[in-house]
Amino acid sequence: MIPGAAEYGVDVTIEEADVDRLLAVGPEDVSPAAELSFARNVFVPLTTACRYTCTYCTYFDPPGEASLLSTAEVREICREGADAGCTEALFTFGDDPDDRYTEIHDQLAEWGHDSIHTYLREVCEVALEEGLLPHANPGDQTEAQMAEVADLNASMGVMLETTAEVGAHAGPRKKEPGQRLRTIETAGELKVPFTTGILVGIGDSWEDRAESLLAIRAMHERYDHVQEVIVQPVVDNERWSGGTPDLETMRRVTAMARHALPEEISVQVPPNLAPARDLVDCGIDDLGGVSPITDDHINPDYKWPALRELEAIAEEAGVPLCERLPVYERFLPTELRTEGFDGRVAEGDWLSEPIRAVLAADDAAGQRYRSVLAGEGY
Ligand SMILES: O=c1nc2n(C[C@H](O)[C@H](O)[C@H](O)CO)c3cc(O)ccc3cc-2c(=O)[nH]1
Ligand SMILES: C[C@H]1O[C@@H](n2cnc3c(N)ncnc32)[C@H](O)[C@@H]1O
Ligand code: MET
Ligand code: SF4
Repeated sequence: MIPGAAEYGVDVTIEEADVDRLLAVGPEDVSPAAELSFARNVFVPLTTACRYTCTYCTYFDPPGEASLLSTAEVREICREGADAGCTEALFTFGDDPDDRYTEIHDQLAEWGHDSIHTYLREVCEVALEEGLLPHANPGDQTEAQMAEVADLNASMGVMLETTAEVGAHAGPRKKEPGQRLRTIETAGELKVPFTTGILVGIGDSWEDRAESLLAIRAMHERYDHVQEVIVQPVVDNERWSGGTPDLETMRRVTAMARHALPEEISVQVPPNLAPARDLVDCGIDDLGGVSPITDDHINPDYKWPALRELEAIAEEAGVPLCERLPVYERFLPTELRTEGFDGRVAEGDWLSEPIRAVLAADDAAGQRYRSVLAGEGY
């Protein structure tokens, strides 16, 4: 039983036999992808306040020291990003700051907000005005919180991390697998194209990795909403000295992800944290969001590779490198999908009116989105 699943009303049972089968999978059991994709983004660290204290994370600041970006600051980051050809505003920030963060709540109140989610809605509007498609990862969300912002996001995400209870998530307020899975399920119910993933090396066993991937697959089978799964190695920083998974571990777990997940889900590794060039033959087909402008604020010591390094990885693998949008093509309405698209289309309406409108608009941003879709991205 996955910890917290019953408490959060998540009904997933992972069969031991499925776990055992997946444990037998290695790089020799998967085929390399036919192309490698990436998105151009700016990273917008809306607040460094966080209700949790994951022991591997240097991102959060303690109460009394946390910061909150103003709409003017968000606009500036987005404008620079749009000027540099980005298509995505990645809003990734501390998980729903609790009441200990009086400085954050006071500032939000002054700006007319009683939660980070209503404020997120306002800054998503700013991003759209500046010509970027929002992809928000605010951590765990209730249905009401996600519904507050869903129609202004092209896609959203949260890392499952792992289905196991691990020491790295200890403490009085902690990430719980059941609540993460509940968030992933809520995205399915609300028809939000979704990114999730596993964090490897935080005390997770091989069985836990297999179970985590199978739990993501189970959610996707129910809602068809998962667009990509990130296989992310934990990396050392000022708060975490537990080490990073070795190459053999990354190769095996990446192959397990590729094998466990249906073809329409991309398998992504972040090229600043993982040895991407040695994982192409294990089935990765995406290099995630990379930024020509901003740091990876979660792991600021790990610099984004330049575009030419991504090109070198693709060239070495003998596959084309393609720019993509933060929402994958199978979720787009027919009129926006490219003629040659041969993947499995996700049935139903996945994009709100505001997002469809910016994708179809005749302004510079709309033209840029459509040129990325047409494969003329770069
Ligand atoms: O720059 C980063 N981007 C992260 N991304 C963004 C990702 O690279 C792109 O935004 C997506 O591929 C959408 O285009 C995440 C997105 C999620 O929804 C969930 C988790 C992550 C994790 C990271 C991350 O640690 N660093
Ligand atoms: C946005 C995502 O960043 C990841 N994250 C947080 N800290 C680290 C670290 N030290 N190494 C790698 N990934 C990390 C978590 O998986 C979170 O969900
Ligand atoms: N705090 C959120 C989470 O861990 C967002 C990513 S970490 C900054 O899910
Ligand atoms: S990983 Fe996210 S939830 Fe965990 S402490 Fe960092 S900001 Fe908070």
